[in-house]
Amino acid sequence: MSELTVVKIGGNVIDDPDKLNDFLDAFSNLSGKVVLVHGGGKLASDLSGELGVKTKMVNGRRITDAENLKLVTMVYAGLVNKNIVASLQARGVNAMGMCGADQDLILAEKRNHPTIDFGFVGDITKVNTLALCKQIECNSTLVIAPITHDGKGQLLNTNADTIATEVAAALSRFYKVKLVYSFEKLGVLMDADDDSSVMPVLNTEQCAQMVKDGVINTGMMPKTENAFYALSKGVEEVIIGNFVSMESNHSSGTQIIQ
Ligand SMILES: Nc1ncnc2c1ncn2[C@@H]1O[C@H](COP(=O)(O)OP(=O)(O)O)[C@@H](O)[C@H]1O
Ligand SMILES: CC(=O)N[C@@H](CCC(=O)OP(=O)(O)O)C(=O)O
Repeated sequence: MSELTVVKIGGNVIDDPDKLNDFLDAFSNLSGKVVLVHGGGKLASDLSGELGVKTKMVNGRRITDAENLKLVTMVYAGLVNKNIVASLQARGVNAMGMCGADQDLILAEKRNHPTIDFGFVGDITKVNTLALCKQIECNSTLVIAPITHDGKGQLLNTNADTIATEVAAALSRFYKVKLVYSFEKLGVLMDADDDSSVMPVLNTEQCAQMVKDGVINTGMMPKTENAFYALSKGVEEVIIGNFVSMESNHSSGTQIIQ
């Protein structure tokens, strides 16, 4: 099996031009097959504020009414995705930007929660592995935005960590996949106030205890959940860390183990 790296970048990096440039420099130097999944939640929230569109997050997920759906589609599948693609082209990387509706890449169903109406939030039901592999084997660097569809014409908003997880899991049938959730810190911290307290490895028991103690909270909760799920689905290696520091050998991030 050949090796493939899936990298996910989130809103805090996307929203900072210097951090994004550093990330894209490091990403474009990667050799071998690569897929990039991006979020953009921070930019969407900032724009919502400017436009007077109300935003509410529950369990790390955006309550996505019709107005929010229009906005996140424009931000994720438009502005952010196309900017990243253009920036990669400028670095000599033949990038191809897609969302889940393109080539029926990622099917999802509208979340049906017993007590919370999440609106147009999509839970992934199927990843079109064949379409992904075709693009990868044509040497395109896929850049995937966190917008999915239900196959009946409805676009849906899906968490970008979840997209990266499901894409990495699906590709694990055909490649030895390394999945990196890249964010602004160097890894999972033992002490939120001490950026140097990076855990070299994290297992399920440690994670459960840290969640119980409140040391792992907010955005790190869905990220660690996704990371363990990815391992259970056959992803070879899962890292939560800072991709730029990892590539410049300053850090190895937090390796997720069972
Ligand atoms: N133990 C922890 N270690 C590191 N970060 C943590 C921890 N607990 C909570 N966090 C928070 O999780 C955030 C990362 O999640 P999120 O904001 O969703 O990132 P992104 O949008 O980049 O995916 C960090 O910015 C940090 O504030
Ligand atoms: C359903 C849901 O919550 N979708 C996310 C998708 C973007 C995302 O995940 O962005 P980050 O990776 O930058 O957080 C949202 O709208 O915030």
